[in-house]
Amino acid sequence: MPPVIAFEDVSFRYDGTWAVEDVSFEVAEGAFVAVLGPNGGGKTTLAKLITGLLRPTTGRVRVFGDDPARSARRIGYVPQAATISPAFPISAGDLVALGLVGDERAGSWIGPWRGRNTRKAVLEALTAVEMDAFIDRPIGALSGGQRQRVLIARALVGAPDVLVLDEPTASIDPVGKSCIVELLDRLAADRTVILISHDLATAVPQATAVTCVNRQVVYNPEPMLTEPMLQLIYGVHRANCPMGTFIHDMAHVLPMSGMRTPHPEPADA
Ligand SMILES: Nc1ncnc2c1ncn2[C@@H]1O[C@H](COP(=O)(O)OP(=O)(O)OP(=O)(O)O)[C@@H](O)[C@H]1O
Repeated sequence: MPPVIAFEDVSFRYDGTWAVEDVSFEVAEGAFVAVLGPNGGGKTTLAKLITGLLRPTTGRVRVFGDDPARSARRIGYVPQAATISPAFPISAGDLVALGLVGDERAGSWIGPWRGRNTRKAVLEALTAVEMDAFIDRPIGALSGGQRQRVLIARALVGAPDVLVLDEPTASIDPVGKSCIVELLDRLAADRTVILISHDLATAVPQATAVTCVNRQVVYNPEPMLTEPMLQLIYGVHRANCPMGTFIHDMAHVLPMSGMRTPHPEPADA
């Protein structure tokens, strides 16, 4: 079966800064990929290359065998800290409907979005994240965790085959996090998921593959952190270990090596 995502010798540079260099890997259909790495390592850049928001400086990215921009409708994206201002006067349903802009499956989007097709799609997406009761609620009247679910619904509304989430549990409390973990578990049943997370506990339970990003990329189609991965992201030497074991030992390994542990994002404004 051809890969869903393929990076071939990809490098990307912002002005003078190389964010990722010489990256090659392939993601199989149905994989749940945990993307780990330090701040500034290039994870968001990788996500934007997959979604076609950035184009490689050199090399080639293929999604479903095609240019990512041409596969855009098949990719749902939850951007990092998608902190849409709570003061912005828009309802949860309107925000989800924005995920259908330009999508002919919604029928004419211009004009009242409550056209039958659009409303049905919006309701389905909100139901998938258990937020259908909030369809008319202004986003300013939702909690941070609820808003995050609505943003996931916006990514889901076009029925994507690939879902790319950049730190979806940042600034969410432990109960909210476990709800999102459960939600991702359900969503992963019939699509490929790419989950960027500093929070190993969030990334672990469902991952079938792991990729570590720190300008270079080490990809493992098994949910196992290998020595080259640990070296790349933390600069520590460890034998290969399952991700769960790594988390268990993390508290001991990182202080001993003088490394920083991943830290939470700042609280939601
Ligand atoms: N728009 C930009 N212009 C210039 N440099 C950028 C831009 N966006 C990111 N960078 C730089 O590219 C590198 C990779 O950034 P990226 O956001 O991809 O990392 P990240 O792993 O997602 O980081 P974090 O975990 O902090 O979100 C960093 O050095 C960053 O400063």
